[in-house]
Amino acid sequence: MTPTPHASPAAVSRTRAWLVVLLVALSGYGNYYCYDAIGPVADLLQQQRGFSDAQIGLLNAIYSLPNVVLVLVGGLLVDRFGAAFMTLATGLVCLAGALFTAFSPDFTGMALGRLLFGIGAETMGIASLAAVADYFHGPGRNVALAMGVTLAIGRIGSYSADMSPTWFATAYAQGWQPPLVIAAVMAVTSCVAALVYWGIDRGPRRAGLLPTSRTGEPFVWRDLLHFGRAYWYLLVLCVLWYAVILAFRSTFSIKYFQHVHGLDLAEAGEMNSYVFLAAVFATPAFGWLCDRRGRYAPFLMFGALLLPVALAVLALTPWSLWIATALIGISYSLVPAVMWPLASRLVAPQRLGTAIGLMWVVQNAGIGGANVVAGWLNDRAGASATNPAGYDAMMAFFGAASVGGLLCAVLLWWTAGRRQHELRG
Ligand SMILES: N[C@@H](Cc1c[nH]cn1)C(=O)NCC(=O)O
Repeated sequence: MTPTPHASPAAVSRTRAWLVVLLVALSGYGNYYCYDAIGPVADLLQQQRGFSDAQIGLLNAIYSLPNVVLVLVGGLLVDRFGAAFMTLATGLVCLAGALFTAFSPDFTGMALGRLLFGIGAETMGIASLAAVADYFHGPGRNVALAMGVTLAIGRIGSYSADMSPTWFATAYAQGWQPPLVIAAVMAVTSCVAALVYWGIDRGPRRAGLLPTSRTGEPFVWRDLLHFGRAYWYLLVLCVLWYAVILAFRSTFSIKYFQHVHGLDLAEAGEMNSYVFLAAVFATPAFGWLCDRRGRYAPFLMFGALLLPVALAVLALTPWSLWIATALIGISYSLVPAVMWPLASRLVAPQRLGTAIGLMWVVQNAGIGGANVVAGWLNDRAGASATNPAGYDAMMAFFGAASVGGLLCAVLLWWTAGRRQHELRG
């Protein structure tokens, strides 16, 4: 690892560092709220604007599509122009996207809005992690706790969007548009937080206390391949773990709980939401634990192990759904709490944006691919409430991918994550 000469976040006061976390997390709150704002208005969009299921699906799919390429560019820009500038710039792109989505007269305009929002939002996610790494890298700086808090406040944004029909019932009673205007207001909040962060970051950055960006250095494509072996294990784990957890939890789990385990829609949705709610509290707690013990890879390995175990419990045993839900909840909290701090330890600070960008390019492709493959397997086997065995192929596919992820976590631990590696760094 080659830290910037003179960069020493330890010289930045803890209060300022935690203020940065708070501001970055607030911008993440707005970002995740807007991301999840389509689900609650889906029914209203169908009733009032006549959108089909495919159109509703496209409003979310179009978020990921450009990021199969563009989030890498975003990561490079974060390294080049710095996390603070890029959080603000992407916040403004997200706001433009949210406004387009809320005020467009037709579907095409809304889809363009979601496209713009996706382009800004994923790069903002990278800028947020890079911002926290800037202020917390180095021994005893609690990087995992700080990243855990940032992710947790983002998860509250998603939870708030899910709860918005209850919290903003009057807006929902007026139709599809007011809830999307509220989402745009959340995007304004993101921009204000990003602006304040940009303002307070200028002092320590100019004083050389933070890693400097790489402005002026020419971009060399070959640089992309020059990460160590442990980074590549982390990348494959990231792709497989997020592909399984998001394709299962965000797309198919509710339907699976209904058809295979006999829950009604409300019960299935509630069961699924506990995973999410648990992550709000458990992600920072696990981050704190990792920082305190100074160990990351063993926790990552344990989190990666719980996913195939949970899937096996769901698919192969008659045990209570609570057991699998708790196991998925722990995995969903533990893996992100460790993965991003570990990434910040495995690569040089000035290349963190590029490193995460590359991970998220493949991750976006993996999430999209896993959704398509799982849907195809279910259709092919005729999975339904009357044919619950039709879900077996999907569960086997998710199980195999999650075992692949576990294998990468073991290799990562073996290569760079044992006691003598981690306590040294
Ligand atoms: N690239 C994002 C994808 C994501 C996951 N959940 C919502 N969006 C990512 O990996 N973010 C880190 C995270 O754990 O939220």
